[in-house]
Order: sequence, then structure tokens, then C-alpha cells
Amino acid sequence: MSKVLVSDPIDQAGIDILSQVATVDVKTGLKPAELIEIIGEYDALMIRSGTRVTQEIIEAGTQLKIIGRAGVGVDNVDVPAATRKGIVVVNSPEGNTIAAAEHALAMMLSLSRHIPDANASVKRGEWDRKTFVGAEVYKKTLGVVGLGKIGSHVASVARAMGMKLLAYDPFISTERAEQLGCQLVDLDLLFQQADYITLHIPKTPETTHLINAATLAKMKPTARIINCARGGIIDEAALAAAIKEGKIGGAALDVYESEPLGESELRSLGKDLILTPHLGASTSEAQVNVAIDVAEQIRDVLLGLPARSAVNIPGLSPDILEELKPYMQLAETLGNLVGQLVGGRVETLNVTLQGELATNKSQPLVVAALKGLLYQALRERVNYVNASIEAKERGIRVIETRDASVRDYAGSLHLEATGTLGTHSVTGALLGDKEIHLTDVDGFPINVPPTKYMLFTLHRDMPGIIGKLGSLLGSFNVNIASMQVGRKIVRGDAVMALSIDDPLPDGILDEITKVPGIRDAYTVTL
Ligand SMILES: NC(=O)c1ccc[n+]([C@@H]2O[C@H](COP(=O)([O-])OP(=O)(O)OC[C@H]3O[C@@H](n4cnc5c(N)ncnc54)[C@H](O)[C@@H]3O)[C@@H](O)[C@H]2O)c1
Ligand SMILES: O=C(O)[C@H](O)COP(=O)(O)O
Repeated sequence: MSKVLVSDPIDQAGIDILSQVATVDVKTGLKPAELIEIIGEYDALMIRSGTRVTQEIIEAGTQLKIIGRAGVGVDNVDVPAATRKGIVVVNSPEGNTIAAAEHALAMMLSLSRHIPDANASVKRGEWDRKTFVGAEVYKKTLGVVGLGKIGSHVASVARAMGMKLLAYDPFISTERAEQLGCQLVDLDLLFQQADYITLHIPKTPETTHLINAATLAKMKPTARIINCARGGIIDEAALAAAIKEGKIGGAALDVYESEPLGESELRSLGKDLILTPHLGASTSEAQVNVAIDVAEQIRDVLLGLPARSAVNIPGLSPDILEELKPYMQLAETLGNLVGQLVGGRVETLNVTLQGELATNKSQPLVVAALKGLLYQALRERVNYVNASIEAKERGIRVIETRDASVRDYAGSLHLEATGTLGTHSVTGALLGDKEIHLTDVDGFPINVPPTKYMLFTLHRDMPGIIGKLGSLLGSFNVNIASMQVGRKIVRGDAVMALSIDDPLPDGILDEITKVPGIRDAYTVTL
């Protein structure tokens, strides 16, 4: 039975799902060294933001097949390191959207009305109504930075509260922004005009310290900033200085440059700074959503099924993957076959997607072809996650061509590989939507289903060759299951494809190429 390690607090609903297919160990609060010591036993790791999955941990996870992040942000996972090791990384892109958006809105209102400090004051026994005079958000301008899932929900609710909305998101269309009642503006204008600025972007090299001394200086002295996205988007030292010096009105933070927040000047600031301990996703509803979402994906991957929200393999709906499955098998088989025909180091792979395969949703077929191509070199270490990266690291140039014209089959796939030892090509299609057939080898038409052991010859189409080859194989006790010749012209060049019952014994290929008329012979194991 598979083993899953859950290293952060996860809702029981997720544990129940995992327990259907695996032994589940819940061990929270592990130190990195403790995690490194035990991770080698596990097939899957399920985390929230509390566990940093470093390259070292990934290297130690020799059995790991999947890392599941019960939440959105995977910035605590070294995704490139996981990808290189062929480990799927999945998350729950939508499970906590509403929770995070509501937390940002709650922060905005709390900041405007000093609710945390007013509450603390009453509980201390005071009755201070002067210190806590607030501001209304109605008719104020909210600048939304990042108009994705959370930013959009914040915008919709803020609009209903009568706020004017500005938004900055270079990847969102004007139409989408307008639908949400937002005016798309550049960042400088947003900083200058907003009374409230709410951040809903990922932390990337471009967004790190987006809010810094220089950008804070552009804001209104009354501006309030809310960060429920990621720590590090705000330069905390610059923010603390700006609040102290009255350069901005205040801020509310849920996330920090380093978590848990340690010794920090932020802790000493008064009512104009609200701090919560990364609570954006901490609602019971969101925790059930993300736990179920991610546990289901871990279960599926452990059962050999695709994950629906993998961050490091082409994201495709299960329906499309199901539809593509037979073609994925075709692509992988052809990749494996052409890789063996070409031998040596492959430099270029031309992939032609023909007929019904010439659509954008066929992208995974290219990955499957690469997986097949690299199988001889990498065996079980190559998979759908790391095939593209492994190909890139080996300098294999992949050229894709899409040709929507329909020929003999509704859809066919043609692979041509060029390597240090020459060029070979194969074409294949599905018969009756399921059965893989080779329809062409090196430009010669054939029609054979691939089998585990095969022999291909390039020879001159002349009498006696087939008999001689048959006798030679017989003398080595090799049984031929089927044989077919493909030729373009009579007595010209031809290709012979033989299915054999066992692998060819050593040395026989040399004997085959000594048969007069046979120029080349290749044996493959699929
Ligand atoms: N505090 C929490 O507990 C909590 C919970 C959930 C999500 N989050 C964080 O909230 C953030 C938003 O999550 P989401 O689910 O809305 O993500 P999302 O992918 O739906 O939206 C992110 C948006 O940011 C935009 N964007 C990317 N780079 C940008 C840039 N340089 N400038 C402006 N816009 C840019 C993208 O176009 C996208 O529209 C993420 O950082 C996520 O990790 C935090
Ligand atoms: O990216 C997320 O989903 C949030 O930051 C939530 O993090 P958490 O799962 O640790 O609460």
C-alpha cells in the first residue's frame, strides 16, 4: 500500500480520502532535518504553507510521486526540483478564493474602523470613542493589484459597497476589468489615486518589493494598503517607516517576508497597522474544500490517473485527458520506436499532428512522444512531468507542425528524429479509435500493430530476400509472428517489419545485414 505523509494541519475530510488508498501519517511541525530523514518512505507529501519543500527534501524523497499543496501558493515548494525528479506538484487553485477575498475585505473594514484596537481597548475596561474615529469606504477609490480569482471577488464586493475601482493587471483584458466595474490603469496612477490598495498577485521576481520606499512615496498620505497575497511583495522595513512617518494612512498584513513573523518592528506599530498570522485561507469551508480537492488528486495519481490541477504538467481537464489517452499511448510508442531506430544522441524531433490531432489540446501528445523517445536513456525516470525538461536539458530541438487535412485516418502522428547517427521517421494512427497501427516507417507505407519485439530491415525489393531472412532467423531459433513489406515502387527500396516472439539474440543483426540486398536492420523492444 502507498504511504502519504501529511506535514501540515489538513481537514479530516482530506485524510479520509487518502486513507482509501494509502497509509496516512500526520506529522506536523517537523524540522527540515526530521522531514529529510523520513521522507524517503513516502509516495506522497501533503502540505499547506507551513512546510518548505526544498530541493534537499525532494532529493531525499526517493519514492515521491506527488506533492499536494492544500491551498493555492506553491512558492514554498521547489517546483523546478520536483519537475526534474518527475514529481507531480498539485494545488487547489480555487478552494480558498472566497476565504482569502473575505479576509482582505475584513482587513480593509477593520483598518478603516480600527476594530482590533477598539476591541482591545474595551476589553481593557476603557470607553474611548475619540481615538477610534474611522473612515468610510463608500465612494472611496480601491486599487486592486492583480485581478485574478481573489482580486475579482474583492472587486465585486467592493463595488457593491459603493467603492470606485481601479485595477492593475497586465494579463487581464480591458473587457474583463470593465465587467467587474474596474478601470484598468497603470501602476503609478493606481498608487497616486487609490485610498485603499489591495494586493492579489503572486510573489515573483517582478512583484518582490513592488511596494517599497519609492512606490510608497507616490501614495496619498491617507492611503491604506492590504496584503493578503504573499509576504515579500511589500518591503516591510519601508512600510514600517512610511507608517511611522505618516507617509501613508496604514496597512493590514496577513503575510510576511518570513513566516512565522519573528522579531519585527511591525509588532510595535499602533492601530494603523493590523497583523494577522496568515489566516486568509483559514475558514472551515475553505479548509474542507482544499483538503478534498488535493486529497482527491493525490489519490488519483497514486492510482495512476491524471491530476486535474498539476502545476508542472500541461493542465488539462480529465475529460480531455481521457479522450487523448489512446493517442498518448500512440505518441509514446512512436517516440520509443523512432528513438531506437535513430539510436545515439537525438538532436531534433519533428512532430507532425495530422487531421483531428491538429488542435491545441493535443499538446500533451508532444510530451508523450518525448517521454517515449527518452525511455531508452532514462527508463522509469522519465514521465509526463519531466519529459520536456529532460529533452531540453539534452539539447533536443522539438519542432511541431499541425496539419488539419484528413488523409487515410481521422488523426495521425508523424515523428521524424535526427541524431548523430542519421534520420528516421515513423507514422502511426488508431484503428477503431483504440488500436495502434504503424502506417509508415522511413517513408515506406506499412500497416502493422506494434508488438513488444520487432525487427525492421531496409532492403532492395528483389526475389529471395524474405526467404533468406526467414531461414536465418529460424537458424537462431527466432520465431516470426508476422511480417509485412512496404515499398513505393516494385524492385526499388523497401522496408520489412517483422514481429518476433523473443528478443533477437546478440550478433544476429550483423548476420542479417550480410544477406545480399539488406542494407540495414534494426531491432526494437517496445
Ligand atoms: N493569505 C492567504 O491565506 C491566501 C490565500 C489564497 C491565496 N493567497 C495568495 O493570493 C494571491 C492571489 O491568488 P489568486 O488565487 O487570486 O491567484 P490568480 O492566479 O487567480 O490571480 C493572480 C493575478 O495576478 C496577476 N498578476 C501576475 N503578475 C502580476 C504583476 N506583476 N502585476 C499585476 N498583476 C499580476 C495575474 O494576471 C492574475 O490575474 C496569490 O499570491 C496567492 O498565493 C493567499
Ligand atoms: O496560498 C494559499 O493557499 C494560502 O496562502 C493559504 O495558506 P495556508 O494553507 O497555509 O493557510
